[in-house]
Amino acid sequence: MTDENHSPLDSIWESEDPIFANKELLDIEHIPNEDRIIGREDEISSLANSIHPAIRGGKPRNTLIYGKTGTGKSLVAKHVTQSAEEFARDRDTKLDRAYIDCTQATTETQVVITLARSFNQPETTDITVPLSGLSTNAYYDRLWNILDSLHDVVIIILDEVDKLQGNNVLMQLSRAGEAGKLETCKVGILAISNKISFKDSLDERVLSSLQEREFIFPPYDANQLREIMRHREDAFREGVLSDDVIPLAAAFAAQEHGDARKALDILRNAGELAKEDDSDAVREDHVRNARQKADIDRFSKLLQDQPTQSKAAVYALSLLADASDEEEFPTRRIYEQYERITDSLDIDSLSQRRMVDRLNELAFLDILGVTDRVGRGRGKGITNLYYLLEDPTVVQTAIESDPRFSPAN
Ligand SMILES: Nc1ncnc2c1ncn2[C@@H]1O[C@H](COP(=O)(O)OP(=O)(O)OP(=O)(O)O)[C@@H](O)[C@H]1O
Repeated sequence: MTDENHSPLDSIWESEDPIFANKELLDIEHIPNEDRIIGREDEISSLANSIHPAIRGGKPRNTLIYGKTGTGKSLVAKHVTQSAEEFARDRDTKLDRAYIDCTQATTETQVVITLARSFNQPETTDITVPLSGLSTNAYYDRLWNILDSLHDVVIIILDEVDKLQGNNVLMQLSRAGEAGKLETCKVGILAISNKISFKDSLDERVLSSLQEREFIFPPYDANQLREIMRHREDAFREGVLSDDVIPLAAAFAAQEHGDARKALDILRNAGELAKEDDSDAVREDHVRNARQKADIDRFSKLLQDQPTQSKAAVYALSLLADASDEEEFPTRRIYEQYERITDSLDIDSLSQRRMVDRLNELAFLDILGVTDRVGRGRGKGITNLYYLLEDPTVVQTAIESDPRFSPAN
């Protein structure tokens, strides 16, 4: 072979990743197999018992699952339903399942379309489900027809169910059998939420149909977080993880509230930082920097679709939090700071009322926190107090990545 056959890129193509051997094991979407799921034996068997009748075509019990972020709710729900589907297949039960992320499909129609398309096999049913153009009722009719013609039983996972607009879709799905919409197919719902207060927003009839079983997933402790990470250690090349990396990442994630997603994010980011440094090992300082990077990434993602006005309101709150020992601030003080920001950015200011609407939307999306309304002295009416859920530096770095807010402006 002559030199002409060599490209300068060859050395890049030939090189191997010095840090990761199987990086996908640390991807958030990755569903680990059973031996990598740690500390959720009780939750797995409780949920399995709850949907057990489905294996023989009976109606699974509708189940509500609560717990803070990263406590394995989605993972356990996906794992148990996948296992049920496989077991049922061997017993000739036509069991199918669908997973809906209610932050993506928030309206009743979007949910029904997604379900109908997910359960349909158009070549068998001859039913089409267009992405738009039909009334919500027409979509429901197609969904019921699809279910009765193809499946004995279906399990629907509604993740982040508190983000759904209105109760109607929950009502329809949880009572489809009783209401005579379905002739043969049985439907079970697994509704997942981070908010226990979600129940307060439900119509009593919907709540009683949905809540046939209810589980709360507790946070992980540092030992469990360590084990979860140890069971993904093979994401890295042998010997590149220094001994203190996993314990430190576990300690950071345990400080939050025992969030496994946070732990795995920190571990993945620490590996990426080590790679960027051309380091041959992942060390403690990579973990420390990764922690902040993971917080900023998460927060930037939450903010990415927010309008500038809403970002200005969060920014105002972060400047207040940075400059004082207090944590919670009334709307009046946030508004004063907000006006200073909109002035300096040369953008229109919303009225205080409209800004408060934005703050409340942000609180609903868990971008910031709001305390219950409190009386502020006699005759002063009541006001909300808002607080950050993240460190002010994290909030500011995330917002300043939007060029409009960068300090140079
Ligand atoms: N017990 C566990 N064993 C192994 N990995 C876990 C465990 N619990 C969670 N994880 C991992 O942590 C990440 C977050 O888990 P999951 O999405 O199930 O959390 P969640 O409780 O549904 O959080 P959210 O409410 O934010 O959706 C996933 O990558 C998952 O694989």
